[in-house]
Amino acid sequence: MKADALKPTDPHIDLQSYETRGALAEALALSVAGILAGGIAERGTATLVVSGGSTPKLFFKTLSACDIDWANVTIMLVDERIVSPDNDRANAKLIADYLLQDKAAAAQFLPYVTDGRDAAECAQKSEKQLAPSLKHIDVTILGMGTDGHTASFFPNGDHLEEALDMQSGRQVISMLAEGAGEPRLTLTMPVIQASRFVALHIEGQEKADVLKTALGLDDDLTMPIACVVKNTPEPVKVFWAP
Ligand SMILES: O=C1O[C@H](COP(=O)(O)O)[C@@H](O)[C@H](O)[C@H]1O
Repeated sequence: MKADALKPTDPHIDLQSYETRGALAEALALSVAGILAGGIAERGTATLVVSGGSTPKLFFKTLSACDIDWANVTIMLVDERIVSPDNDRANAKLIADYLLQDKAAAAQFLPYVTDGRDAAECAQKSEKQLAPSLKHIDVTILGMGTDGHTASFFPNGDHLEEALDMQSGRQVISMLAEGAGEPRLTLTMPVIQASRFVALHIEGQEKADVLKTALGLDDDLTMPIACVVKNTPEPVKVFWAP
């Protein structure tokens, strides 16, 4: 299946397809920088929420070179592993190494709290720390794993239903799941849905196929990316390259 076959199958996505990962990184960085600059012009500050994993590295490097007023940008993560911030598997380390560089070194990064007694306490403390900045999110960039997870909405996760519940009143929740490795912390669905701009960044034919499969399933909890994409008010812009 070609990634373009995603387009006619689902009204919930707006496919932005690029020939190379470099071209995708340039286009995504340009869009994000433009929205952040617009937010700063409107309100004096802007908020960017990004995903971890390996996919965003080139996008982060490209975005970090964009000439916007980074001193007025707050950056947060969609999700995090409960490990120390300097652990190689910490998404916070990825942000430090790839995004808080170059011009973007002036941005403020708000991490999750990962040193609580247990996952529940980390979630509560993180919610308290992040809440004021979650009130207005200009941009959220989601990623997706080949199991169909996005954020830390993992198939069979212990708090999956609560994380997806639009009425839960929660902004940050902990997640334990077989496929997740370490316990995780994640923003919840209502927070993601409240973002002014939500995009999904995926690369490679395998992920295009996973997304198509997820959107075709009857039960959205099997591959939680489907739940997020189908419940976002506007079609989600899917940035894809082979
Ligand atoms: O575990 C995670 O994985 C996904 C996708 O990661 P990738 O390495 O396949 O790009 C990511 O979106 C999520 O934030 C991260 O915690």
